[in-house]
Amino acid sequence: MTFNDNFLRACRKEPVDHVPVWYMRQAGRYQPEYRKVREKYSLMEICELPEVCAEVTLLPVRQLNTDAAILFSDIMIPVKAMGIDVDIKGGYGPVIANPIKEAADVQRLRDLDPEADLPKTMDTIRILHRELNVPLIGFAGAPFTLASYMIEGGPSKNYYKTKQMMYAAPEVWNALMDKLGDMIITYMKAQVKAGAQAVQIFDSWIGSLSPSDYRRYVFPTMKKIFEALKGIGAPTIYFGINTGELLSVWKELPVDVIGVDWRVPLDSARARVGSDFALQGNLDPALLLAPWDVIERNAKEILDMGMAQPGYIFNLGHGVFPEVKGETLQKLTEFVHQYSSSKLKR
Ligand SMILES: Cc1c2[nH]c(c1CCC(=O)O)Cc1[nH]c(c(CCC(=O)O)c1C)Cc1[nH]c(c(CCC(=O)O)c1C)Cc1[nH]c(c(C)c1CCC(=O)O)C2
Repeated sequence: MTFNDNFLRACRKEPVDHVPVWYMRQAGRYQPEYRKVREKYSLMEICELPEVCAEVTLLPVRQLNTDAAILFSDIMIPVKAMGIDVDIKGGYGPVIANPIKEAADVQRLRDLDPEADLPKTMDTIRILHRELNVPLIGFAGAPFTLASYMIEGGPSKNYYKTKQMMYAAPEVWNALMDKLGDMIITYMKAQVKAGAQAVQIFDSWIGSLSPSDYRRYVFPTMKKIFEALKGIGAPTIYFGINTGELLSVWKELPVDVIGVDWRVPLDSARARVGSDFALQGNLDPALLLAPWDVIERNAKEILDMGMAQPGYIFNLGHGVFPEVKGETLQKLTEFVHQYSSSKLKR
């Protein structure tokens, strides 16, 4: 089978045959096959079994005909390897037994050696590189989002403890950002070396910061990360939720693709970041539970805006819910492919 590189071409703002599409959380509980695997293994156990992990990664690509695969893993897996005691509770999120409180906790964090610490993840990537006829997206959590779990001890509404460290102990915060930044650079380079062809940095909870706090406490680390990843030969994607006001700062980052949530129309996002970046997004995941005509109307509107310039990847504004039907995603993928290819031919 020929290799479908539409996703990589869109990341580089090159011409495409159709708008490429993939879905955040395309592998997950909405799939009966995934639930079946989960009856036998926990999420962490799946990540330790390369054959099973590769199969779970491949399943949505085959079922939905997406233009990219995303490695099945979790943002907390490398954090565990750094010495943080993490468990991941489905439907809730990561739970940490030994949250970070002070400088000594940060100093204790180990540097990540991906091949030695996460050999099963690397093996999974090597299997997928052989099996896939679409690009594999590797990923990591971004420093702020990872730090929020490591400091709060689990999911949070207000990030009080995280911000407390930022404001009251900036030297501890900066040391944590440095450690996480270095981990992410090392991990992304290793994933690309093993066969990942693009990398996405998930900063899901970054929208809780004001632009000025983002600039002061997070931006330097993000800049360092994307500068270090510039030459690795794989496009980089930066995604977060509630980032409308942060886009004016993000536009200074040397990243290739900006992931947009559903609150910011793609034409506004373009106006805010300029035309240097490819864009990815941004159907409200809640729409996947709406009647088909409503989904189609919204998808069309998004496609018309996205396709106004080269460099556009269709996705959701956040991950697929467990309540969504696989057939809906299948139909949506087909619609995006057909609508965009007919528009491109004209
Ligand atoms: C914040 C975050 C986490 N993990 C991740 C993020 C960033 C993206 C986002 O904002 O969604 C990233 C992630 N987590 C998972 C993937 C790979 C799967 C894929 O995208 O197809 C990816 C890319 C598996 C997972 N990670 C998790 C599941 C679901 C639960 C399970 O199978 O037990 C999956 C498939 C658990 C998890 N892990 C996390 C949470 C908050 C949860 C609970 C939410 C839920 O249950 O839906 C932390």
